[in-house]
Amino acid sequence: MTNGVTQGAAERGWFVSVEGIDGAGKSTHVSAIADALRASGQRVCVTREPGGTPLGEKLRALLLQDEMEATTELLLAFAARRQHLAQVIVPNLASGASVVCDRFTDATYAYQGAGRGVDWALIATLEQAVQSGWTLPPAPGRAGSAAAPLLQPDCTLWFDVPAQVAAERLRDARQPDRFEGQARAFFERVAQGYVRRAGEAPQRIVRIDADRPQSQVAEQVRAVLRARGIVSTLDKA
Ligand SMILES: Nc1ncnc2c1ncn2[C@@H]1O[C@H](COP(=O)(O)OP(=O)(O)O)[C@@H](O)[C@H]1O
Ligand SMILES: Cc1cn([C@H]2C[C@H](O)[C@@H](COP(=O)(O)OP(=O)(O)O)O2)c(=O)[nH]c1=O
Repeated sequence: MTNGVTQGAAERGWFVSVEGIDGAGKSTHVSAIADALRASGQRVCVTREPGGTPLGEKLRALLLQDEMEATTELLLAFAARRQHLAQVIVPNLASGASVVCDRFTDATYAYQGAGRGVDWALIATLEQAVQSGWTLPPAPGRAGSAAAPLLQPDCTLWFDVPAQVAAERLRDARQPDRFEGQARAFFERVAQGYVRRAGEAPQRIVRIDADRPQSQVAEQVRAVLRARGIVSTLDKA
């Protein structure tokens, strides 16, 4: 199936995702990432998974609250993702806006794959089906390159922190949801899932040492965005 995306710019916007175990500090930095892109002249859509659309937010509530079998969890995450791509991510990218997404498919590999034990190959099959079918203009600076068959973030900032540190951060921060209430061993598996994903996609996934004070984490993030050409080196943001 092809959903031709015709509206919009000669170049699409940047697609940046942010990943890591619960408590790694992702959400703390998402708005600063968006501000940095805006400061370099981009229109920015900030969104999240699971969620990002009215249907996706309903699926998010089910995922975070209702007990369910691991493959059901996987299918709901991908159902929300398909709707999110169709309704929000693809139209924004196609119109030239950049998208900053708090979690994307690496979270599915880490949580449902490594955390719950769902077959990695099944996740890859669903990823192929759900993240294809659109023809987008090339990413910024990549004019003339062939359209990627699989729609993926251009850059994934992986906030890497030991599970124990993340648990300490979350202890007083908020009421735990169904994932945040899992035992430490679950998050150690999830963290290993991210290590595996980073090894599988080393060009795309950039490790941020998130076991640092917030200002140092923010500086690492800015350095990656500049090095990748996602924000201008002239910006202080
Ligand atoms: N670098 C950091 N050092 C110490 N605490 C942090 C740091 N980054 C975030 N926090 C705190 O940790 C908690 C979880 O952060 P949050 O951004 O919500 O994590 P996530 O979105 O990855 O689950 C919050 O209370 C936040 O203020
Ligand atoms: C995107 C995604 C998230 N999740 C989980 C990870 C998180 O525990 C949870 C919600 O993500 P998150 O947005 O990090 O929640 P919060 O705002 O409370 O920090 O959903 C999956 O299990 N699979 C997925 O595919």
